[in-house]
Parts: sequence; structure tokens; C-alpha cells
Amino acid sequence: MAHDAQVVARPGRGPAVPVAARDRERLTRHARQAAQRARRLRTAVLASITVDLPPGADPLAIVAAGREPGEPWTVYEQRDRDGRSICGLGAVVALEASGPGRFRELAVRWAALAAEAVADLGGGVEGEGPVALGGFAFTDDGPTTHAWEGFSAASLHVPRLALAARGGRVRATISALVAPDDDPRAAAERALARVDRLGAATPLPMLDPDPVRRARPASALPPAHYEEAVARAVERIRAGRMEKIVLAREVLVRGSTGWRPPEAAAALGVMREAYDGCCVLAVGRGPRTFLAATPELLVRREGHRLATLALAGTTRRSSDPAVESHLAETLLRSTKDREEHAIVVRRILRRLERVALWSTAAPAPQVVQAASAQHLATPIRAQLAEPRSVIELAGLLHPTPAVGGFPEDVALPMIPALEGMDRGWYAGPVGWTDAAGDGELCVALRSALLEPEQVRCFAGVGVVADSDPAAELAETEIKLQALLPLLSG
Ligand SMILES: C=C(O[C@@H]1C=C(C(=O)O)C=C[C@H]1O)C(=O)O
Repeated sequence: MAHDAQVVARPGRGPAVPVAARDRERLTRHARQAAQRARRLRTAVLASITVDLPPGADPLAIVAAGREPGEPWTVYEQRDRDGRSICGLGAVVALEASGPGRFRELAVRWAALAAEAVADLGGGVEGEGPVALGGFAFTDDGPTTHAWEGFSAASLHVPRLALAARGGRVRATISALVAPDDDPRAAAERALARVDRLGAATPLPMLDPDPVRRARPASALPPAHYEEAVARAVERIRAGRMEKIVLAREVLVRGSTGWRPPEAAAALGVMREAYDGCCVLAVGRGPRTFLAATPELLVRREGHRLATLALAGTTRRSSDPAVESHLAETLLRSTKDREEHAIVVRRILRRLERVALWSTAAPAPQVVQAASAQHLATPIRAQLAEPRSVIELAGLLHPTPAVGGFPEDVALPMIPALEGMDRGWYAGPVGWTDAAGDGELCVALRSALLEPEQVRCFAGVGVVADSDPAAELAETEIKLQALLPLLSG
């Protein structure tokens, strides 16, 4: 799988997304039909076509090379799951919302748009056809600081060009939005012209192997502030006010004059090669890009089937296999970590009771390796009583106590004051949904925000009655090792 990307990364091999004459005509026909529908419904209607790309084409490389300044883009990849990748470029529709109803609002608006879309029948690659890609901030009301400009509380884009890959097959969906008084031919031509501007496929950029200017990471707040926050949280837990709260910290990466953060695409190229078992994702809005290599699946829906993962309890990794498995054994035996983990499993199962005919979790957690950390993990599956959209299901589960706390009504309001930072999209759900409401969202952990002149990295830990502030600070350092070294070179 790891070799596929390099195959297409040969320059000068023709257009990245070739569109044959008959496909162009079909998009115009779909746009004409969409215009009729739009006039009848008095609202804009989506028109799209889906075409094959040469086998092995690399969606991430195509999107990264073709992006024009400020154009929104999304990447969602898990290479070790049969080479799955879903990427989007541009936005023909931007669905945005905020407040406690944000998940449902976007689910309803997307379902209405998708139901009327004039599109090709599916060709069998998951995520092809009309899709909405994007994500959600950690809190219902969204980011509060300038750093997250462009990232709203809830944001799903229908890309101009969506690419879906699986097992070497790659499908490209080109979309136009046709308003009641639009000229359908012009709408189709605009869409095709954008895809034609992509030019030839080019390789992913490389991280500079020997940067002249280096950057230094520095905690946004003194580490002692974090330890004090953990100590205060432990007091409240021991006083019986709550069982668990997740507290995070932020590390800023800045360099001397002239230093610029590495290119997002170069970092993503390394992340997807190096981090098996993680979902590698990126959401670009304006000049900023939010990146993650996360081990935490929030929800996957395929028809009536739902999958999620309880992930909590952490130890470090080791290059010595004997030490690595010893650390895993110790984690499995740790009462503190097992309890921290059990809180997450219980809460997920309780939430699923509202929508599932049945749900099932493994009786005991297993240990999984993810980038710089090892975690306790319990896969959970459920059968839905009725097929709620994956976006609504994400709203039902988010935030789990793996990133929030328990009980929520006590823990969640304490987080901003104890942390003293704006989480933005850190620990929020990011992913995709198709026209049927199937799709997948991960929790954006091991994440960073690339700003024009600096990088912000985030890491948090679950605090319980037995937490030790120094040990929790050390655990944030383990998690930060996933992205910090890559983004500060
Ligand atoms: C909060 C983070 O990770 C979460 C917290 C964990 C823990 O407390 O052990 C483990 C995995 C994640 O659910 C993070 O990576 O920032």
C-alpha cells in the first residue's frame, strides 16, 4: 500500500483528473436536470458526475498540488485500511452551524441537498458520489480566538472535486451547484474548468531534510500551570463532584525571522507512511490548516451498522519490543487506567441505547499502538434501530469522556477555565458523509493547527481520582511526540 502513492507521483504523465468528452456532456445534462429541479423547488440543486482515475492515483497529492491560495480542502485517509482515502478540494456548498443543535442542523441540511442531487449511480468505492467533508469544533459554540479564524463550530463542505480511493481504485466526483436562475451549461463548464486547471499529477512535497532555520517548541502556558490545573481537578473528583475530566495543553512552535511552518502536504506524507493504525486528516480553511494523525474513531456508519472505539489509558512506546510489551502489560493491569477506560465504555454504551437495537463491546480492553503512544482500546459495534445519519450519530457520541469528562454537565463547563486555552477543533469530530448518510468521523487528537507563521500542537489526558499531576504532564509529552518533531524541524 505504501508504494501506491509514488507510482502516480511521476510528473508529466497527463492531467491529474482527466475527464472524457462523454463525461463532460453528462455533467452538462445533469446540470440541466438540476436547473429544472431547482426552478421547481426554488432552491439550488447539486449536479455531479463520478469518473475513474488511473489506478493508484494519489488523492492527497492531487489535492495538495492543485490547491489554489485560500481554497478549502480536506484530507481523510487510513492507508492500512485497504488504502482508503477521501479528499476534497474547493466548496460548491459550505454548510456551517453553531450551538447545541449544530450536528442535527447540518445532518438535515445535507440530507435535503443530497436527496435532490442529480448524480451518477455509485460505482462501488466507499465515499464516491456527492459527499460532505469537514468537521466540528470541540464545543457547541466553536472557537473563541483569532487563531481559529475560518474554522466555525460546525463546517461541512461539498467539494468541487471529491476523490475517493480504496484498494487502488480511485474515483473522482466533480460537482456544480445550480441555482434556479443559473445557466446550467455555464455551471457545468465552471466545474470542469476548475478540474482542468489542476494540470498534471505531481509528487507530494518533501519535508526539508536539513532546514537552515529551526523552530523551538514552547508551552503556551508554563508547565506548572498545567500541573496545578490537574491538581485542582483531582481535588474536585475526590470531593465527589465528578468522576473524570480531560485536560489539555497547547505547545506553540515558532522560529526566528523567516521561519515558516512546514507545508501541510509534506507533513501529511510523512504521517501517513509512519503512523499505522491512525487516521491522517487535514482541514484547510483560508491560510490555516488543521492536521491530525488520530487513533480514535468516533463513529463509522454503513447502513444499520455502527462502529466506534473507546480509547483511554495511555503509556509510552519503546524501540525495544520486550520493553514495549512490558509497558503494554503494565497498562492492562493498571487499575487507574482500567477505571479511566471503563468510564468511556459505559458512557458510549449508554448513549447507543438511544438509537441501537443492540450494541456490543469486548469484555476487556486490548492495547493498541498509535504513533508515540500505546492505549487501552475497546472496539464497540451496534445495530441501529433506524439509520440515523453519521453526522447525527457523531453529535450523539461527542464528546465522549475520552476527551471531555463525566458526568458531562459538571465536567465540560470546567474545562476552559482549568485549561486556560481555546480548544478550537482539537478533540472535535472530523470526517465525511455520503448522500445516504453513511460515513466516518474520527476524533481529531494528535493534532496541530498550522498558521502562517506558527504551529499550535495539542495534547490532553484523562484526569481521575488517582491522577498525579507530574505523570499527567509527562503523558501529554508522550502524545505531543506524534506531531511536534515533524512540525518543528
Ligand atoms: C486527549 C487525548 O487523548 C485521549 C486521552 C487518552 C488518555 O487519557 O489516556 C487516551 C487517548 C485519547 O482518548 C489527546 O491525545 O490529546
